[in-house]
Order: sequence, then structure tokens, then C-alpha cells
Amino acid sequence: MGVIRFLGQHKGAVALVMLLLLLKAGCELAIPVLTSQIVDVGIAQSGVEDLDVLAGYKAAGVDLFPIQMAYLLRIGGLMLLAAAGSMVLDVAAGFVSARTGAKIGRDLRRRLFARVVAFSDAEINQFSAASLITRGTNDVTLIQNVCTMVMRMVLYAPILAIGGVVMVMVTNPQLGWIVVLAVAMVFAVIAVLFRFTLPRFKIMQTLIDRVNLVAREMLNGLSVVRAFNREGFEENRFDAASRKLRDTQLFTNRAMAFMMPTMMLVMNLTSVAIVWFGAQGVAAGTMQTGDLIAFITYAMVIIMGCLIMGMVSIMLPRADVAAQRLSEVLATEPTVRDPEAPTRVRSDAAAGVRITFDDVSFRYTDDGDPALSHVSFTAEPGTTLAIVGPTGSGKSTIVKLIERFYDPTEGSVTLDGADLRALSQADLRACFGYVPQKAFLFEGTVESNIAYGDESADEAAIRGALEVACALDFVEAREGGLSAPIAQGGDNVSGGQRQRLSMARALVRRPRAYLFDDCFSALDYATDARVRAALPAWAAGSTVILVAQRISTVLAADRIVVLDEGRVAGVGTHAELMESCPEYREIALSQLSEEELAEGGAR
Ligand SMILES: Nc1ncnc2c1ncn2[C@@H]1O[C@H](COP(=O)(O)OP(=O)(O)OP(=O)(O)O)[C@@H](O)[C@H]1O
Repeated sequence: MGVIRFLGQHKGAVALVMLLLLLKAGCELAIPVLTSQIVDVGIAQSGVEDLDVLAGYKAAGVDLFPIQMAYLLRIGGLMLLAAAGSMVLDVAAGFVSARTGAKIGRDLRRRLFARVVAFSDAEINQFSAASLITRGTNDVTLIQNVCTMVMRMVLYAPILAIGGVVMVMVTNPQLGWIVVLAVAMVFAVIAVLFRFTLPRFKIMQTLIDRVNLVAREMLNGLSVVRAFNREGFEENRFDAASRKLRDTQLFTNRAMAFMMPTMMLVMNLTSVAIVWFGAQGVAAGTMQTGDLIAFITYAMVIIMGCLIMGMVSIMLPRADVAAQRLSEVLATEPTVRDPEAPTRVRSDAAAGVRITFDDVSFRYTDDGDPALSHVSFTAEPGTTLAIVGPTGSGKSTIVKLIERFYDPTEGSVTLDGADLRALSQADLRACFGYVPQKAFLFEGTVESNIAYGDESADEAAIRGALEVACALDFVEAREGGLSAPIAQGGDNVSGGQRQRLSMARALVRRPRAYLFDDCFSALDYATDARVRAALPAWAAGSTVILVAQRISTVLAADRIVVLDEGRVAGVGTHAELMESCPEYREIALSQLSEEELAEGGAR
């Protein structure tokens, strides 16, 4: 079973808990024997004379009271000792098993996180972010709890049940059939429960996933939900997901609640049967009263043992589903992987890098349309290469392939002649200053967010980068300046400000190549122009790849690649493309007047 496998990695702790539980079982099983001795020798009057030990004293005319009293105290003391021992051992076993469970949980979370961080977008989408979160929290907690329970109960229950059976055999085999009958009834009840609750337990995790997914989507898109007055719709959607989960949980909880009284009934019937048939033995003189009391206790111990095993066997399949869900994630190899012996690439070299696309085709999914078809171009060091095209033409996809978030389906992308797949991802990405289309900032301060690009950057470098990104003015105007707080996701700054900070984060790196994925569109024309004017001096020598929607942004680029439906429609300077590329001409004319275009081309 999946969950048991996790315990296999902590054999030492499991062995220790087993030893502690074995000793505890010894203590617990000793108590009924001692009770029976107290009843038979210390308290009971009937049959005392028949006991060999006492018969001799009696015959010799010895007063039995002090002897019985001393015996009572001695056995009573032993009982206390056994009870105290059992308690201490229980606490120790509980401590070790909880610790082991927590370690299993921590290790699982760690492995899961490391794997998910290595995933490309493709794998994240395959599982969905919401499901990955449920797997890392709810599923891990479930496994952790079940592991602790297995250590404490599942290991203990058989020890107790077997010990009980041995003691029953030793003390009173004649009534053994009652115990067999009771155990059969316990298992019958558990089997019925198993049949009805197991399928529901199994789907529970998927339902939790769904609730998380709906909640997450609603929280992320709250402003859209409000703007379109769709609160009612979203509430219903959430309610439907939540109600399904509630119904399933209600069913399983009711079934479990039904189990307890049924088990109590079985136990009480067993006690009655033992007293009924045992009393006849006592009356016939074939059984001691104390033995009867001990027998009842052992019968309860056996039934409890079986009950615990049954309960946990219902929990185990659910934890197994959780274990399977985690294994799915852990067994998914990231599609983008480092090679065995990566070619070295220097990220700290002052010069830019040559980035070449050689007949690259790419599709996001095996059965989807190609996002890029036979794309070829080269971005030379020290130059600016712009990529323009209508929405959905594959511009961002090109940048993602350069960053190696995905590998091309056909063809190759090379960096200074080396295929990206031959480089280590860390080395490769250290060469780039990437500005994503959708700016993202982390919770912290302005400074911590800019230094995210280069941990060693000092204040002067950070200010310099902010200045080039036209962000210094508004940062200084904020209370706290560089130390001004940034909320999670950068929600406390405007979209354009967020984008400028995101640019400064890439600029401060002073990388060998800048990858600007359509980030200029979030800026107003004036700021766009100011940033572009300051950029050449800052990025001198580096390669600049600039995805843009506005023709004005790319006018001065050394080379422009025009994309149309994933294909290269033309490559050249603005002036060349105006002549030769109808697609480019169409985009350009839709945005600028003939005069502006002529002016730009001459620049
Ligand atoms: N994660 C994805 N899974 C599947 N298809 C995708 C994914 N991302 C993009 N696509 C598809 O790939 C094609 C190219 O997308 P891409 O984002 O590169 O376009 P773009 O030119 O950058 O567009 P825009 O200017 O609107 O940002 C589109 O048809 C898009 O639907």
C-alpha cells in the first residue's frame, strides 16, 4: 500500500514504536490477570477455601485476613505500576509516531515543491495550480495523519488482539466461541461500511480540488465578477462544488457515526453472553469469578483490536488515493531538463549573445495547432531585434522558447551556436534579463523586488535601473522610497508602474541579453519613448529582443521580425519592411500616418 511505503523510510522509528507498544500491551494485558487474582484471592469468599495456597493456612488455623490484605496491597501496587507503565509507554509511542508523521509530511512537501518548481507551464497546466495546492496541503496532511495513526493504532491493534486471544486460551478456552462470534460480527459491520463508504472516500480529494479551483478563480477574478454583477452566478458555482463535498462528507460521517453504537451493541451483547454462560461455569464450580471478569476484559480487548484495524482499513484507501495523487506529481518528469554534461556558457561576460532560431516549429499540445511554424532569424550581439505581429501570432512564444520554458517541437534555438538543450537552465537564464508580458512583483519592498534580479546590486545600481525604466520618480514620491512596501503580486501599484518595476528588475542584472515581452504596451507613449531613449546607453553591447504591439516602439530597431499566424512574414529594418512586407505595412499604416512612418524610417 502507498502509505505504508512512506513508513518504510523510517524503519528505526517504526521499530521503536512497535517495541514501546509491545511493552504497553504487556502492561495492559497483565491488568485483567491481576484483577482476577485480586477477586479470587483477595476479595471473593466463595471458593477461597478450595485454593491450594490458602487451604493449607486455613487447615493450620492461621488468620487469613492480614495475609489477604498484604496480597491485595501487593497485587494492587503491581496493577498501579502496570497502569502507570502503560501510560508512560503510550505517551512515548505517541510522541515518536507524531514526530515521524510530521517528518513524512515535511519530506513530502519538500519533494513536491522541488518538483513543481522544476515544472514547465505544460506540467503546471496538466495538473492545474489549484490541484497542486490541494495535493501539497490537504493530501500531505492526510498522509501524515494516517501514517501517525498507522504507527499508533494499526501496529498496536494486532498486538492487542493476538495477546487477548492468547490470554483467553490460557484462562478460559471454553468460552472462546463467544469471542469468535463477536469478532465475526465486528468484521461484518466493517465490511458493510467499507462497501458503501469507500467509493465516496475516494472521490473526496477530487471534490476538495474542485472547491479550491472555484474559490481560487473567483478570488483572482473578483473585480471582473463584481464588474459584471456575476456574484450570484459565482456563489452558485461555489455552492454547487461545496454542496457536493458536504454531501459526500455527510454520508461518510453518518456511516462512521452509525458504526460506533453498532460496535457498542456487539460489545455489550458479548459481555452479556459471557456473563450468562460464564455464570453457569461459576455455579458448576468449573470457573473462578476472577477468571470470568478477566475473560470479559480480554474479549473487549480483542474486539477493540479488530475494531481499530477495521477503522484504519477504511482510512487507508483514502490516504492511498492521496498518496497516488502525490506520486503522480513526483513521477512527472519535467519536459524541460538539464543535460548530463552541460556546455558551459558565461553569464557574466560583458558582450551580448547571438540568439538564433533555426527552422523552429512549436505546438503547446500534441494535438493543438502550431504556435510557430518554421521560424528562422538571428539576433546579433549589440543589436536590437524587434518582433511584431498581430495578437496570437506567436511573439510571446518566441521569448518563452529563448528562456527555455518550453523546448521547440522541431528545429533548434541556439545561444552563441550552442543548442539551448545542451546548456544548464540556470546558466542559460543567468544570461537573460526577462520582462514578462504580465508584470509580476513579490511581496516585499521596491528594493527587494529590484534586487530580485541581482542580489548583489547596491543602491546606486538599483537607482540606475529604476531611472532607465522611468520608475525612479514615482518610487521616490512614495512614502519610504526604495523601502516602500509592495503588496503580494504588486497589487498596490498601477499596471504601468508594476511594469516599470518589472523592467528595472531585469535591467539591474546587466545581462548579456534583454528579453522584453510586450512590456512597453503598458506604458504611455511618452514614457515608452523615454525608456527607449535611455535603453541603448544602459544596454550597450547586449542583445535586445523586444516584442511590441506599437510600431513606434520598434521603428529604431536594427532588425524587425514580422510574425503572422506563427510564420515569419518578413525580416528587415523598418524601411525595408515597408517596401517588401505587406503585413508589416498594414500594421504600420493602421497605427501611424505616412509622414510619421517616413520620418521614423529615416531615423
Ligand atoms: N499555454 C498555452 N497553451 C496552449 N496554447 C497557447 C498557450 N499560450 C499561447 N497559446 C497559443 O499560441 C499562439 C501564440 O500565442 P502567443 O502568446 O505567443 O501570441 P502573441 O503573439 O504573444 O499574442 P499577444 O500579442 O496577444 O500576446 C496563440 O494561438 C495562443 O492561443
